[in-house]
Amino acid sequence: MEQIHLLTGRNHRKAEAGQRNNGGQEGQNWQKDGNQAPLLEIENLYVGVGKGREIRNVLEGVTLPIAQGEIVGLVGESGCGKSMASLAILGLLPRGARITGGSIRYQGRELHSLPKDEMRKLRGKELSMIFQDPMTSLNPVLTIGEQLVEMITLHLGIKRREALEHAAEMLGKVGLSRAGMLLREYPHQLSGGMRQRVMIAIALSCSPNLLIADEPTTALDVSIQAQILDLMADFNRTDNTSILLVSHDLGVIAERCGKVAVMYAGQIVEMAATDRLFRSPQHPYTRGLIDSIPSPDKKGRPLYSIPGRVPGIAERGAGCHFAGRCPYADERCRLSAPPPVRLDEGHTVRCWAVGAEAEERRELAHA
Ligand SMILES: Nc1ncnc2c1ncn2[C@@H]1O[C@H](COP(=O)(O)OP(=O)(O)OP(=O)(O)O)[C@@H](O)[C@H]1O
Repeated sequence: MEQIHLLTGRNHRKAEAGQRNNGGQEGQNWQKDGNQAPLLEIENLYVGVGKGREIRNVLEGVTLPIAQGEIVGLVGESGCGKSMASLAILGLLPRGARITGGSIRYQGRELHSLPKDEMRKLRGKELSMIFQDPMTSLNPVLTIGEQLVEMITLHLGIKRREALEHAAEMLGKVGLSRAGMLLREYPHQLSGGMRQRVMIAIALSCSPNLLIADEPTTALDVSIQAQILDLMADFNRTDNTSILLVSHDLGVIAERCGKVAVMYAGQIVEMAATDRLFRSPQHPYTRGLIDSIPSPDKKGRPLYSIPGRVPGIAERGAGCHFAGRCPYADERCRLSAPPPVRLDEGHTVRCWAVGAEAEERRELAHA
């Protein structure tokens, strides 16, 4: 858990980083009573698709706080809603999907109701995102230099010549040598790993407060994956950049994040500090994901996989969405949805079998 160790020394750099990123102005708004309020607070967020009575929830009551300088992992199988949550933060939900409830506050400001041009100013400058496949987000007909310079001049308001210097510096920072030549090249001339580095350079060129990395290394081979994750961790350390690391791979999340939110069928079913989540996972889905992580001691044995699949949005019933795959599910689980229960500081779980009430029921049954 090296990352947790890295996180501990970070808060004292917050004020300095806040000044650098916000000119020290806005940073004051979100520090309440001297305590650090989360940089981003997603609260009871609902996202729906469809119209009228046909509207279906893709996200159901997602609550996720992210502090300045924190690396938070968002993990879950494909179709759980991780990308929808990421896109909702940036106001980039696909056509047909919209926020139907809850809030997303950034430095105390409600993002959902922010005028479009205000949101556009924040995106790229203070809130940035990198995607799984850089080819879909890099413009194939513009050189790397043009794409970096466009971002830098737009948000930092500096002249082209200065922006070019900054662009070259950013390429150096993400480990790309011969920056002068690279600036004149097109995305297709680079390898997958280089393109992802360029994406990171673009995303971090304006020193954002929050970087959302949606499966940033899934398309890359293992050695390049580690380099890209190291690179993001470096920025987290040096610039105090908060990171929301989205992945289906709990192994990657375990190594890199201080806190983990486990997502299942549109809900956060468990959230805790990484060491606590791994030491004491409470939700049967979290336990299933942990059991599915390959490790040397499991060598030679078939790797566990949770039976069944994530229900589609039209297949979710009124009860716990995991009930159909859960070995412990009973009638109650199938009929009514468990609310999030706070077990301890920062540890929440949505499961009828967990918490004080469940404990009481068990005691009564054994009495
Ligand atoms: N444009 C859309 N319109 C309607 N439903 C959608 C749309 N995009 C995604 N969905 C549905 O929303 C749910 C969540 O999808 P999402 O892509 O957020 O999951 P994910 O956890 O990010 O999966 P992956 O890891 O495969 O990217 C899925 O049931 C999916 O079918």
